[in-house]
Amino acid sequence: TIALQHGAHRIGVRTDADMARWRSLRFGQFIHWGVYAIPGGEWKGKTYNGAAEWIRSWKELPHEEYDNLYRQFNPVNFDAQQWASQAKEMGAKYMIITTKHHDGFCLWPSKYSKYTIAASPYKKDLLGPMVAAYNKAGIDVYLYFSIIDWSHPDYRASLKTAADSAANKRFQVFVKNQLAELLQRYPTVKGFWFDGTWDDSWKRDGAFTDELEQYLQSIHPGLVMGSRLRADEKGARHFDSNGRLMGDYEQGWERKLPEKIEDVHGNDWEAVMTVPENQWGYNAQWAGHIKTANELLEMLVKSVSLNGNFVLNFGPKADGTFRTEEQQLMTQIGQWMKINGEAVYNGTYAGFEKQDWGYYIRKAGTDSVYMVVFNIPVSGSLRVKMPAHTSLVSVSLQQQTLTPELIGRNEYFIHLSGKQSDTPVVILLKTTSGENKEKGNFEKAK
Ligand SMILES: Cc1ccc([C@@H]2N[C@@H](C)[C@@H](O)[C@H]2O)cc1
Repeated sequence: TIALQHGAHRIGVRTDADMARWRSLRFGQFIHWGVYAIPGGEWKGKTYNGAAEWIRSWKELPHEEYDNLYRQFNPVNFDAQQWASQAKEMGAKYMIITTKHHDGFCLWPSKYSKYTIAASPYKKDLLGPMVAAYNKAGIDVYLYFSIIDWSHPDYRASLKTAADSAANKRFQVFVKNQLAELLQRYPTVKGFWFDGTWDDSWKRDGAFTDELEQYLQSIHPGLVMGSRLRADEKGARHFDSNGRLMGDYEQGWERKLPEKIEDVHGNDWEAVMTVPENQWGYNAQWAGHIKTANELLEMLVKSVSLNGNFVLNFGPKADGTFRTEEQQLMTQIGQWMKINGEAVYNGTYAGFEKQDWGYYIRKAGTDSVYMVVFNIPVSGSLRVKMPAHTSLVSVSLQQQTLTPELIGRNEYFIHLSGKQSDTPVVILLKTTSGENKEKGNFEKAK
C-alpha cells in the first residue's frame, strides 16, 4: 500500500450509533429547490435540454439574468408542515435538502453571502421551518451543500496563477464558515451531502478536505458524510489511492444502482434517484421516461437487498408546491410502504442466492428474511434455496401461513397459485441456523 496522510482513516464500516441509525433508515427523500425552479428548464420559449438546476450554464440564459432571478423568488405557498407530512406518508425516514446548489443561492440567510433568501421578496429562512417540521414528523434531515459556487468571486475551477491560489484560499475559508454556520443554525441535522467536488481546485488539496471533514466532526460529533467530500493527497476521490473508501459511505451511486453484492465491496452506500431520466430541480415539462411507483419501489428494495440506502428526488416549484405527478408518487409509494415497510426499514443483505422473482432482505440481526416478489413466474412457483446451515422454519404472506414444497436438499418451491398482484408481494421466511434437524411440517408435503 501507498503511505497516505489524507486517505481513508478507517478500514471497514463505521460502527457507532449515528451510523447505525443512518443504516436503519434505508429510504430517503431528496429535495432540489432553488431559483432554478423559476425558469423550470425553459427560457423565453426555448427548452433547455440539460438538467433544470444547470440552466445557468446554458448560453441562451445570460448569467446576469439568471443571477437576478432571486428578485422573483417568493414561495408564498411553501408549507413545511405539508412537505413533512407528505414525506412521512411516503415512508421516507430521512430528507436531504439543497441548502445551496452550484449557483450559490442560499436557502438560509447566511451571514457570509449576500446571495441568499434574505435578499429575496420572501426574506425568511426556509431551512429552519423545514428541519423543524421534518424532525417533528420523525424524519432526520441531512444538508446537501455544493462546494462549487458559481456566484462567489473567489470560486476557481482550476488554479493557474498565484492570484487564483489566493482566491482559492479565501474560498476554502468561506466554505468552512458556511458549513459551521449551518451546523450552528440547525443543530439537529444528522449530516452533510456534499456535491460539486470534482474540480481540480478542490481535489488537488486533499489535506484541506481531510481537515475540513475532521473539523466538522469535531464541532458536531457523529455527523454522517459520504465519500464525495474528500480527495487524498494524490487527488483520488471516493476511494483513496489504496482503494479504501473515504467518508462514511459510498456516495457515487447517482441515478444508478449496483447489480450484485460484490459491487459494494462491503461498504455502506446510498443511491440517489430522479423520477424523470435526469432532472433534479423543477422542470416544467418532464420529457423522456418517467419512472412509475413500482419501478421506484423495485429500486428501493434492490438497494436495501444489497445493503444500501435509496433516496428519491423531488423538485418543488418556485411557489413551494409539488407537481401533481410527484404528489401522486408519494401517495402510491406510501400505500405500499404502509403495509410492507417492515421489509425495508432495518433491511440488510440476506445472504441468499438471488432468484429471478425478486429480492431477499434480512431484518438486521434477525432470522427474519423477506422475499419481495416483483416477477411472479408463470408457474406460480417461487424457488428458494436455503443457504448452507440455514433451515426454514415458517413461511407467511400477510400473516397467512404458506406451506412450501421441498423440491431438493434445502430447496423449496413456494406456490403462489393463481395469485396476481399489481404491486410487489412480500413473503416472510422465518429461518434458523443449522441443518433441518426437526422435520418441519412441510417436509411431508410431497
Ligand atoms: C455532471 C453532473 C454534475 C452535477 C450533478 C448534480 N448532482 C445531483 C445530485 C444534482 O444536484 C445534480 O445537479 C449531476 C451531474
